[in-house]
Amino acid sequence: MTQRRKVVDVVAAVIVQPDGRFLLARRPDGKPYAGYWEFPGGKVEAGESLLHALARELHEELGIEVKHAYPWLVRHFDYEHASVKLHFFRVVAWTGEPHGKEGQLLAWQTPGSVDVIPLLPANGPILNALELPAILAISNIAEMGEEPFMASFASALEKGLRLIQLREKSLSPLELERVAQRFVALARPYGAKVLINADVRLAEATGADGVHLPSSALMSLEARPQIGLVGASCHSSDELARAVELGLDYVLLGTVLPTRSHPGGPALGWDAFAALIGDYPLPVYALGGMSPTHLETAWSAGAHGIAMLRGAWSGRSGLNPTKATG
Ligand SMILES: Nc1nc2c([nH]c(=O)n2[C@H]2C[C@H](O)[C@@H](COP(=O)(O)OP(=O)(O)OP(=O)(O)O)O2)c(=O)[nH]1
Repeated sequence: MTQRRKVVDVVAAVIVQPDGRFLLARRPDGKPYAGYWEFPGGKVEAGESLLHALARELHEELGIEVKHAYPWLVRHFDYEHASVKLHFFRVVAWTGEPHGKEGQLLAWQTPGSVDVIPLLPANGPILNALELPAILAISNIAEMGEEPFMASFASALEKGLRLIQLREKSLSPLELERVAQRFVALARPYGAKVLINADVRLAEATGADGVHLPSSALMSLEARPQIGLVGASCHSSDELARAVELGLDYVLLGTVLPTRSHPGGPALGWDAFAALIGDYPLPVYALGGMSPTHLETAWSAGAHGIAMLRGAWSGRSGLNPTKATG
């Protein structure tokens, strides 16, 4: 019989600058995986809260004081030396200039082009998650009409939108293909990613960046579709668990707040939303009744960001370019 190993709680800080760059540190000699690059942090001590451990580790290792941190992803990993539960936080405000107080090298890195190696094996998915923008916009040609929508889309790209899902249920397959090609052509010069709702073939045919699975597809698929980015819509812990089993890149979770299309419909509210994703390893976008003003609340609840349908195109608060980046 194999013996269950004790799980060690670890806090890890993704210290992010307003431009999206984040800090990695090189593990000092004498530790397991010495020389590997990691997010600053360390083991939680007995009786210590996660936030306290985070503040203590960053003070000890980097000489900074944490001012504002959001809970983010939680990931289990089995090393030969330990079984760890990694609690990642995004640290967005601090005082002091980070410096390697234990002699460790530090390096600011750009999402998508990390230039230090090797990285701790548990951290691959975390680096992928950091490439995802905080705002995911969902198309709304159905209500706005194609040309007004495309004008709003172009303006949102100018303001920093970098992730859009094409979801237009009333278009014919031919129209959908034409519109998907327009999306890809418009998004490409900005390096923005286009996700196609449900249809892997259409995503491949148009050179889109990936697919977004409705929850029915999520629950019936045997394996992750073989295409760049894959996410899914979730409404329950079972669906959230299935997204992890399939190795997806992100999920949408809702409905968080009542929406215009379902004003009296059941909504999770922020507390239930936060409880559902409390120990969750994938980036989660809050969905349902979102506008850019909800981003901060979503982050506080542990979300990676927000997904918006009408809120993305209303032009009221606009998309903030720095906040639109993860
Ligand atoms: N700090 C940190 N640890 C990580 C990351 N990814 C990852 O798998 N780990 C693992 C490596 C270690 O097994 C564990 C952290 O333990 P540690 O030995 O660095 O903790 P510590 O600083 O408290 O060290 P010590 O008290 O044992 O000297 O978590 C990461 O990004 N940052």
